[in-house]
Amino acid sequence: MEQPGLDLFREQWLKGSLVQEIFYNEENQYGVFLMQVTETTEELDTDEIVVVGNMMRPHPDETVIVHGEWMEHPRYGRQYQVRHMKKELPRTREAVAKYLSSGLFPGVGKKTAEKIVEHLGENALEKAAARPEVLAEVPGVTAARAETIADSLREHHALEQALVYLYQFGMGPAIALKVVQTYKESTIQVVKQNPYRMIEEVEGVGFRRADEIARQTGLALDAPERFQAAAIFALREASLSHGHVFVTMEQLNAEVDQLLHPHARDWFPPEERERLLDIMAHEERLIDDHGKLYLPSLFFAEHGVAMRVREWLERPMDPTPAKELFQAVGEVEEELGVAYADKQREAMTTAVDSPLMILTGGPGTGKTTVIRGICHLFARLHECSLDPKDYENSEKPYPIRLAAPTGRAAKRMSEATGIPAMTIHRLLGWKGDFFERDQDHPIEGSLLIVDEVSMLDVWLANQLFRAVHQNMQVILVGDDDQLPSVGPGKVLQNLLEVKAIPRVELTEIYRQEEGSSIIRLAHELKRGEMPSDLMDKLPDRRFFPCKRDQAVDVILKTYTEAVNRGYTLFDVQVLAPIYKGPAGVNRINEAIQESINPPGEGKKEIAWGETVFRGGDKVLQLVNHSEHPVYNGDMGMITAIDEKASNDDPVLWVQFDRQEIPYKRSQLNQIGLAYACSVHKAQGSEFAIVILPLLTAYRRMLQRNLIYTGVTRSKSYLILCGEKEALHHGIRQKERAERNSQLVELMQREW
Ligand SMILES: Nc1ncnc2c1ncn2[C@@H]1O[C@H](COP(=O)(O)OP(=O)(O)OP(=O)(O)O)[C@@H](O)[C@H]1O
Repeated sequence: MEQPGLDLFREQWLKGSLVQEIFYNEENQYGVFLMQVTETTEELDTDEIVVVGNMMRPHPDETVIVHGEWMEHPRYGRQYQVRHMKKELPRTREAVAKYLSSGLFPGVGKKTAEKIVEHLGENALEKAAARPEVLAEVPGVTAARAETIADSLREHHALEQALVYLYQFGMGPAIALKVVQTYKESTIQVVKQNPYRMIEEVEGVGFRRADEIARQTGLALDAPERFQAAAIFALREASLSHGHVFVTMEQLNAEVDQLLHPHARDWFPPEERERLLDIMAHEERLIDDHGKLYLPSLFFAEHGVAMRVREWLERPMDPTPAKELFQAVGEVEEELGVAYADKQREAMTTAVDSPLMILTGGPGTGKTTVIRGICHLFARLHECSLDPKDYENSEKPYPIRLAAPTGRAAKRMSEATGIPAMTIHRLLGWKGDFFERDQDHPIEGSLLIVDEVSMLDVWLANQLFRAVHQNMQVILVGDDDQLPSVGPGKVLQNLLEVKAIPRVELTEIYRQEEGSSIIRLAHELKRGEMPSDLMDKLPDRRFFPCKRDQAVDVILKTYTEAVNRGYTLFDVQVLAPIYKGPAGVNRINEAIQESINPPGEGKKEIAWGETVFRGGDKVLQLVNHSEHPVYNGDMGMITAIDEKASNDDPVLWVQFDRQEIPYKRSQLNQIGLAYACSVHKAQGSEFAIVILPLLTAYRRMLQRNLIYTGVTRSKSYLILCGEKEALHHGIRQKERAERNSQLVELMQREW
């Protein structure tokens, strides 16, 4: 049998057309199709085969050649896993006409297509691509139309070629498609000239992959682009993986040396490095602030935050007369039925008289109680109502804005204070790729209170602070002993280092009065002390010793017991420090799902990568949704699945607190199972019962602030399981890796 045009790897192939689309995800180009096979290297007993894999969506009239291998799917049986796909231009007159009128070419209908073939013969496509003017000779085809058809043909051809080009570097189809989507017809040219561009422009391409391609395209090992790419990659890694806002020249050089190993110093001696970094600074790809190297967005964010803070510190404010303040606090105490402690009262009175104040304290010290007090004191002093109804048909905005980084924290804030609260993203009018609120369209209101500020990275802090208008007062609330922000910077910690910023730290624990040993444990762990009653059976806390291999069973047993006792799936949360491995988040999720929500007759499910989502599953939103007010960290339950829905329609619905949100197939990567999640994802949330495995297998991740954050997520009951040594090891890991930032100096710098 004649080999089709492409046989890159002398592998098996099938040729034919993909006659029916069973499933296709636009986002990652993963598809399942029914293929009508016309030729193949294989022995087949049927000519209809199911093919799956990442591929450009073909048209049913196109002939394709797929390369790959057979696999046995546990549920769907024998399928062909596509490694590469190549489209082939049709060759017979009939096929060419059909192809031309298939809808791929704007404005070409059946009649025109037939006329083109009649005129140019079965090689019409090749002829037209090479010389569009021949098309214009066909009656009824204008010169402009001829040009469009030729352009489309060339484009299809170019994309095809580009994919084949990328495959030869061993690039997988999913990434190759992303590259082609980014550079379109210029793919080959871009990749040949400077493969390193992909690092900055295509998500998922790192330095090593780009460098590998550069080697194969023959780019010199000492090419300037190579050093510059390594430098940018090192900068991005430093901020995204290590939380640095800038890197020093020394750090950059060390990172770059590693990336360019083994002869980095010979290829790029110091003066050449300096010259190349200068060029990059000139091109604004980085900012060199006296040897501190920044990604531009981080430089501007850090300066933005510092500038705002300085402005707030310089804003004059007349203090409320002491007598009036004293009286108002007394009235608030009476109104809310709380006798505030001296420190709490100090926090309230400082807050109403400062343009900026920070309120810190561990769990149960009364931060939320004080926030509520501040709102009522503020309303009393400014004679404004806190009833949202009074603002419904009024020009006047609601005076106090409460916000937190996650939906759950915002909800908790609103429940505890009785005042509307929302996520920072919602407050700032997040539109998926930009914020509506900025210095020209600031947040309305007179007082802004932000909770869980330890989660704010320097980018979001800047977005938030710049949207605060001149007369708005700002109160930042947080617990500095918790995990730092996922993104770069250590904003809360830095703000606390600036002594000029008014702050009140609450240290006295109130919830303990209610008999909570969890809070006591949290405070002990915070001081690095091993609790003496760790193994005791306490009314709100247990420790079940177990080894790694037993951990999932112990967790599962505890989880099901809690559910059997009437706790909802949302009351119980497993928190683990890592995703992978035999006791990681993923494995725990699978085990709990299998036990709590197994497959059943009439229960619908849909597979997404390695995860199966089933009706009734508890899921977690992993990123901020671009269309709906659902945010990173929000949890909901799958209410419906329509596995037959087309790509443009929702396949799955999740009920969150306030609303039910539909997800298309391409959006399924935004959610994950949530019976277990990472401690980082649970920041800003609280649960009645937390199950926290502590194993020496997690050693690398176990740190005092991670354990502290995990423990403080539990409101009523804490179940620790695992190895005592793991806890002992973890709480001694205190020093969080340093994060470079100049925020403190910038905030303190004189005008
Ligand atoms: N002055 C007070 N007198 C009596 N009880 C208080 C006082 N302050 C706080 N509490 C009580 O202590 C408990 C914890 O307070 P609150 O929830 O405000 O603390 P928190 O710092 O926000 O804690 P967490 O971050 O754990 O939610 C609540 O039950 C609250 O009613």
